Amino acid sequence: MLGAHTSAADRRLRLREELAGDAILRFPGAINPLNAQLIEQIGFEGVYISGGAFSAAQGLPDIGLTTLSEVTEHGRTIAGMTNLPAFIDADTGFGEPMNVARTIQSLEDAGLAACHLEDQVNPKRCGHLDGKEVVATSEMTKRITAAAGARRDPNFVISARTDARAGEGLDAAIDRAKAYADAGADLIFPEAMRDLSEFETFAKALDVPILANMTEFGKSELFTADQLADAGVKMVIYPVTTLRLAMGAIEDGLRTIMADGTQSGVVDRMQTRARLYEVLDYESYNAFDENVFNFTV
Ligand SMILES: C[C@](O)(C(=O)O)[C@H](CC(=O)O)C(=O)O
Ligand SMILES: [Mg+2]
Repeated sequence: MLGAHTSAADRRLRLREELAGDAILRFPGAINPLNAQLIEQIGFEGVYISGGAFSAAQGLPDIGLTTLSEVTEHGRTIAGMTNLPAFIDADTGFGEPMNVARTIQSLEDAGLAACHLEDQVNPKRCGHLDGKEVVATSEMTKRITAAAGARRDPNFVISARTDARAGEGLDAAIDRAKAYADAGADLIFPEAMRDLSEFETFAKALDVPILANMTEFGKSELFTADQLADAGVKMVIYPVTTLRLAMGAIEDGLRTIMADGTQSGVVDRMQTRARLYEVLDYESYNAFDENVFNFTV
């Protein structure tokens, strides 16, 4: 109850240990703290906090319009309500290398365990769209060096994302990733790989672990966690999956009310009140005050 019972430092240590282990780590996107609690209860290794899902939830496209303060506060509310490590999307780092340093400290203070920084220019766009542009390798290594030097907790994981596959090809993307790892990145996020063999080639070429982005309606096929693990991938994110599931269901429900004049036709697809209270661990709040949970649902 009342959120995480582990410290942020413990969650970061746990992520470091798991990254060094054998199993692939599965991080579904959490759109809010309740969602993170469900991800934890179902048994995943961590939660991902998507920039695309966060901007969409604000009614905005994913083009770098959200600010460091907004993203930090969003990350804080989620990271504070789960015992899992929370991995946040820091886009291009919110400015120049010095801003990137401040970004890392801000995210660390908010209890996050990891973040990724990408090598796109501003304004950035979703990594699975055409027409992306990247900054020079030297510009991105400055972002990574600044990030790595700014953290106070050495266990905070810095992931470098390269969006270069689309415009420069696989080999160039691998060269960039190597330079980013040399600059201090702990994990590499090769964006928009075309097939499994590209993940495999990437993983083999690098000494640091790699991450796979299994976003829907993008450039990558949706591989299973086992397929990715066999290709040498260490972590998989399902960044916008929960938002898309929820929005699909919300739209159907709203159209049902509009058509039928009632939501009764979709009630059996809803999370029940009892299930919600179970996820929230409502009952345990009774330990503090027995009048809090003295009813049945
Ligand atoms: C991972 C990602 O950066 C995100 O913001 O979740 C997006 C996901 C998406 O738009 O599908 C991305 O650029 O891949
Ligand atoms: Mg993003």
